[in-house]
Amino acid sequence: MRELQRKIISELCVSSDFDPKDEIRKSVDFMKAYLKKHAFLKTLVLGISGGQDSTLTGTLSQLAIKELRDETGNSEYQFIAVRLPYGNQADEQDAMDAIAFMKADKVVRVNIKPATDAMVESIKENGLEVSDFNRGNIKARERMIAQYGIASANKGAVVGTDHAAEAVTGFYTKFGDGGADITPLWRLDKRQGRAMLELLGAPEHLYKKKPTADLEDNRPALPDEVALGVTYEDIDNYLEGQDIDSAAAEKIEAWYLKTQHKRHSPITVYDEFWK
Ligand SMILES: NC(=O)c1ccc[n+]([C@@H]2O[C@H](COP(=O)([O-])OP(=O)(O)OC[C@H]3O[C@@H](n4cnc5c(N)ncnc54)[C@H](O)[C@@H]3O)[C@@H](O)[C@H]2O)c1
Ligand SMILES: Nc1ncnc2c1ncn2[C@@H]1O[C@H](COP(=O)(O)O)[C@@H](O)[C@H]1O
Ligand SMILES: O=P(O)(O)OP(=O)(O)O
Ligand SMILES: [Mg+2]
Repeated sequence: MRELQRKIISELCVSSDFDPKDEIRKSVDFMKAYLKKHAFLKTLVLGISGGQDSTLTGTLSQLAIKELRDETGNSEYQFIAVRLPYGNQADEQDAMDAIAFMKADKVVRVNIKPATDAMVESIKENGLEVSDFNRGNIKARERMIAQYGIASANKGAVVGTDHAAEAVTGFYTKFGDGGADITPLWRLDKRQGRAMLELLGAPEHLYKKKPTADLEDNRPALPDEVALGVTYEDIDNYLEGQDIDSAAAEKIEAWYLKTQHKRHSPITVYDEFWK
């Protein structure tokens, strides 16, 4: 195994010894324990895009909340699924299928287009260019702002969907979808998440869907694998300690090194990782 590969696997706590049933239980119990320990928190809040990761994370969140309600008799516990389209979303039906599957207690909808467009215009008033890519990241941050607003109004915590196969390449917007309070998928790769959704009985079209951040207007539904230049099959194999094509391994490692700053709190004079 490559030296950096071993370090990454250890840092991201990925295991190739995987049982979907055990991992579902581990994630659900983790969220329950966290909410029990922090008695103020009664709500889990999560954006549902219609993709694999939010379908899985939402299903696990709803399971945790239902078990908490049943075990404590406290009906205040709730899961809020949040729809956050930028105007009209092409795959809206997938998002609604996901919400129906997880049987979310409550659905809140916030159109992020007015806030995103207003922010872009205010920046442009200073004579600055805002590229389509940059606007994509602003969309992701507006989604974060909406979820924190909803959490704050509901004694809530924001759930994040980050997992090892995204974390290794830093394929998320810093303080956008990367901004969350609790990340129950952290440690899992993409195929492990897919296996969990299959075991949970999710509709096949949701866990077989091509992963996309769908942030850019000019390249709608751009597959992550195209943006990254590497497949999730290769990323998963790499994270599970297998030998993969060296060009693919080098690409993964280049993304990992370039995005190190995202996996740390804001850098201080005491940090050494970047040196
Ligand atoms: N496919 C799509 O539709 C799409 C669109 C937008 C973004 N994305 C993906 O989302 C991710 C987010 O993009 P991004 O990483 O360009 O934006 P980001 O906003 O997440 O991170 C970039 C910001 O991080 C900070 N930064 C950069 N290097 C730093 C360093 N070495 N130390 C400290 N801070 C540093 C800067 O503030 C910079 O603006 C990427 O993986 C991108 O490919 C995908
Ligand atoms: N359109 C969306 N509505 C609600 N929530 C969304 C939407 N797009 C993204 N999200 C949230 O962000 C994460 C990350 O998405 P990626 O596809 O990995 O970029 C997603 O899991 C949702 O929670
Ligand atoms: O985060 P999601 O739910 O949008 O899943 P994916 O990353 O597979 O698009
Ligand atoms: Mg997506």
